[in-house]
Amino acid sequence: MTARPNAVSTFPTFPAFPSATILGYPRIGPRRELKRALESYWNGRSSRDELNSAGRRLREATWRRLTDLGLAEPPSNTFSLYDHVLDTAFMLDAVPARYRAADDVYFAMARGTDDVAPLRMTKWFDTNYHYIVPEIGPETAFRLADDKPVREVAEARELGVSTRPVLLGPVTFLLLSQASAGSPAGFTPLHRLNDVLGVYSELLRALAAEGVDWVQLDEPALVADRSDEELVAVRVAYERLGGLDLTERPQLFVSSYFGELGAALPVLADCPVEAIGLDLDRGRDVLARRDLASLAGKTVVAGVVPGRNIWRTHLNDALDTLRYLRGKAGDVTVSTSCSLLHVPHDLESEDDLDPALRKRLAFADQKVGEVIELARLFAAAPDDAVTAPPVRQRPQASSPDSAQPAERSPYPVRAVAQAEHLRLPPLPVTTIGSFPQTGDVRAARAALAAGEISEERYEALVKAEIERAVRLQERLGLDVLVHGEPERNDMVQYFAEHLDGFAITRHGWVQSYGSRCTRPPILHGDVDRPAPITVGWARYAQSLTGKPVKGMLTGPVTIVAWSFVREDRPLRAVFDQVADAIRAEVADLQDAGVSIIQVDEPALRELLPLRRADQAAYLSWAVGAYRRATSVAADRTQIHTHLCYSDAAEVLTAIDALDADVTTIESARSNARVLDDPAMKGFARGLGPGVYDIHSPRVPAVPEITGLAEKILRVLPADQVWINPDCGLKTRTYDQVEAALTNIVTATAELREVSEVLLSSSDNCRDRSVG
Ligand code: MET
Ligand SMILES: [Zn+2]
Repeated sequence: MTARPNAVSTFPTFPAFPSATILGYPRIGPRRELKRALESYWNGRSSRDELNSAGRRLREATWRRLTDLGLAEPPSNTFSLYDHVLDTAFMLDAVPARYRAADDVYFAMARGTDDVAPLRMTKWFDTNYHYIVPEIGPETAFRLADDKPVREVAEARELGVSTRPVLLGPVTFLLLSQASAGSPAGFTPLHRLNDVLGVYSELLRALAAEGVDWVQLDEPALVADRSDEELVAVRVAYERLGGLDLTERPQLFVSSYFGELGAALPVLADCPVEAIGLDLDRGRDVLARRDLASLAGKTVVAGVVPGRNIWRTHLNDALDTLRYLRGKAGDVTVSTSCSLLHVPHDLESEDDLDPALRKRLAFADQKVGEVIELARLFAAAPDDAVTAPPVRQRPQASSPDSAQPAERSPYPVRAVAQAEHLRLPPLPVTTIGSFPQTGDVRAARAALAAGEISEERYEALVKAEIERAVRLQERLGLDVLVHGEPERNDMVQYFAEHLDGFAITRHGWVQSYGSRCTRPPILHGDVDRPAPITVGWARYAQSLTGKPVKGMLTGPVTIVAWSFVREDRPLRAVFDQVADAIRAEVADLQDAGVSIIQVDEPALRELLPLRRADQAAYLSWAVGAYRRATSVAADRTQIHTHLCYSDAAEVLTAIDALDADVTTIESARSNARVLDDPAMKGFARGLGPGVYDIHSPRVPAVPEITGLAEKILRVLPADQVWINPDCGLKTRTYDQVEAALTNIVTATAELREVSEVLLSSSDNCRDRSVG
């Protein structure tokens, strides 16, 4: 190991790190300009050149805005046309062969073409941002195929702005990649570290030649549990990159975020990198570490302004943290805890928010103001040292836990009550909730908001949509119907709009993936349900048919996960408040005669802590909230839940603990891979693994559906199996939906015939087990 003296102290002529910075900035544009530009290019309404110009304008606007706000040396290369992990793969030429012939290779990887499916997409750590998963194999020929980071530096310089380019760190890049199909057993992308480091070295040289002082290497993967082998990779990477002569490379700032560095801290501290970034919001435990002093030779970029929420920073707490760190590190500068990618652009555009709430908020631009203000305050009182790790004012200890309501009867008892009450055929066919959202409904909603149509007119239009969906399901012969959710703009926002304690923003968009953005509601106060929300629509839908229509609610965990949540109460207490509001809705639906109620939890896994040690506690609160919301259901009321976006197998124990009578999960999209997990066999309640991938316009043919269903029937007893799509049908057209559901019903009829024997025998089993 070639321990190298710290560059900053040895070569004091190298420029110091700016006293205030941010790790990244939203890229979608204050009015979602990037979304419009992308969609126009994808629809063939504009050229790639026009798209590139739109990107350039957005970058220019960002650098000008940040400079105007007073931020010196803002970051560059935080912009992306789709995703920064994809950019990195593209830059390294990690392009699987099947995409090389595409007209636009970059977007072929992101979105697929007529001939090839896109690369897989998955969640970026515990955020609601999704990245494209690179495929790396022994055959991947890495080279510096694109110099986007260098170009952006030059582009900013032309505007008179010098920037700090941000790169995805090589270790995190490889840890987030998957082995390409056909890689030998035991191969992992990390085995290619040395080759990747060769390209990073070349890139660092190019950046140095461009006059870059500092480069930021993002390594968020280091805050999750890491094996010894992975920690060795960290050491190898930063020994090698840091080992380049300082005339050949910029100074290195390795930023960690979304948690605490754990075992990676001493490794990084020992490497010849000049600055290390700490997340002092979620990774605050680092302050209590004895080995904090190992950072003495480095610049610590202190992430004291939280980048994941929209609350104003408590400046005194942050200052105490900075002052405490000063005694431990070579130099301390002020930063956000992570990129501001996860918050909306600017609070100034929100005219409608209650002024009292507004005062508590800070969006990206306000957070930039906070880092600058903190740097000023910090510089103004340099000798005011804090000697003990400061304790942040934490949420009040929760008011004594409100009692957990009584549980439902055991599942076997409920199953019998429900079978008698519902009298469903074997392999019941259902859907997940939403039907195609037509342009008409969206237009009507906009018109209602603008005061152009009356409430009555809007209600009539929504009812017509409900009737259309119900009639179609009846005609096609589905067994459990849905009302189609035409009244909902979004499954979380709709509830937030009808509950007390939430505020909705006008422009608070946050990128979810590519051109997709969400506008998370702000959960700022005590949550309460002033009046029933869904009961009127449910009653109307049920009045149209003799078949059961499912009541459709969003679960407490998903509502919390997809909102910005108050931090002045413990998360657990917030979960319970939301759960109580949903519980009231479940009770009212049941009283209105609804016999099946679905409480969706697609985001169950979203907030799962990155470190295993913290996961059990979270899951127990999440599960507790779900059960609190649903346990008001009588035995004969069938509770469904639905999950998507993540391998259900990963959280199977938690799903099981939700104790829903029926769980529908995404499965067709991954060719029912979820069923390969041995744990699936032990699943003891109703399960509907999707047989129709709703993410694509493709209509699955009958044999394809029977094939998937047969796979399901090999894993689970037939009397537990439901037949349904992967997720809601909102983004599909009525033509596609009609064709797909027709095939699903036909396939199910075939299966019912062949599995008759199976069914009668498993019925017997169940009867026996209930006694
Ligand atoms: C992201 S899960 C969506 C569930 C919802 N009930 C729907 O069908 O749209
Ligand atoms: Zn779903």
